[in-house]
Amino acid sequence: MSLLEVDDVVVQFGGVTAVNHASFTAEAGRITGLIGPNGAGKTTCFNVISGLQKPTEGKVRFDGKTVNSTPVHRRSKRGMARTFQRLEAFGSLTVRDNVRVALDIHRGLAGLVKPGRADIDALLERVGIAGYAQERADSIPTGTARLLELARCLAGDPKLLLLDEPSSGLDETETDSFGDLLKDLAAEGRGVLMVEHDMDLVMAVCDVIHVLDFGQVIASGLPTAIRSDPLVQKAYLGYSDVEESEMSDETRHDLPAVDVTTEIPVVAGAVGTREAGR
Ligand SMILES: Nc1ncnc2c1ncn2[C@@H]1O[C@H](COP(=O)(O)OP(=O)(O)OP(=O)(O)O)[C@@H](O)[C@H]1O
Repeated sequence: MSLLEVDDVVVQFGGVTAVNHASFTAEAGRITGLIGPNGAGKTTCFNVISGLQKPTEGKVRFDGKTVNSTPVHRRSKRGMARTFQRLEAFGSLTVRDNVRVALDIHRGLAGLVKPGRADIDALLERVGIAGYAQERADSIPTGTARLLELARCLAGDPKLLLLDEPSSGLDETETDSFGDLLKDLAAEGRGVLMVEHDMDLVMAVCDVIHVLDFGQVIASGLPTAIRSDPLVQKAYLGYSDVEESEMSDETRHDLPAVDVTTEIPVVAGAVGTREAGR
């Protein structure tokens, strides 16, 4: 049984089908990537999984139970934690106090004692932002704020982490450390489901990747298989390797401005470069 099962989910907004019979899973102890071009339906899937969006059809199962009618806070209590593309920390509080509040909330729910300094420090150190502890959350760099979001999620000791573009704003070295942290979190048995535009990171850390396009899962598999999947190349670049050689210069001109000479088109694709993600 998978930790998370998204089963034949459809989401319609009026005439727009944002998610179109999508089915995919995320396993405990694994890092799962959910990728796709802009507007493919990734955030809508996250909203359905976390309970912010009711699916028009289909089911979400988490930890063995269908959670379609489980409200957001109860999903959180059961072990689901989410970061957002838009940053959610309390701007006027320090980084330390933001983590303190998150620990308070989770421990309050569990009926346990107030967090001590050591608990807060441990979380700050874990995500690598201890040096910012006394800064106001609205004054720290975006990448650091994303790590603060992660620390706040970890305060609840979640079984499943839903991370929406977690590396945006991180430089290359920070992204590498972040990848190591994700691997450690998975090694502890947590499931990680990540929407991420940095394909280098996705390919380096994900155990499995699901690719969405126009709300449908067009491919699922290991990073190596996803890289070379013609459907995926087509979704990202507008054509696959095979078709590229057959295209006229005129047609090429209409394609996104990406480096098509590289060996791995998906990695170098329109949503794929580190620079594009920052
Ligand atoms: N509340 C809404 N009302 C109407 N249409 C919506 C709504 N939310 C999303 N959509 C549409 O649903 C589709 C999927 O959007 P979604 O934000 O889930 O895609 P995404 O893959 O997360 O995109 P991005 O990578 O740009 O964040 C898009 O066509 C979007 O315009």
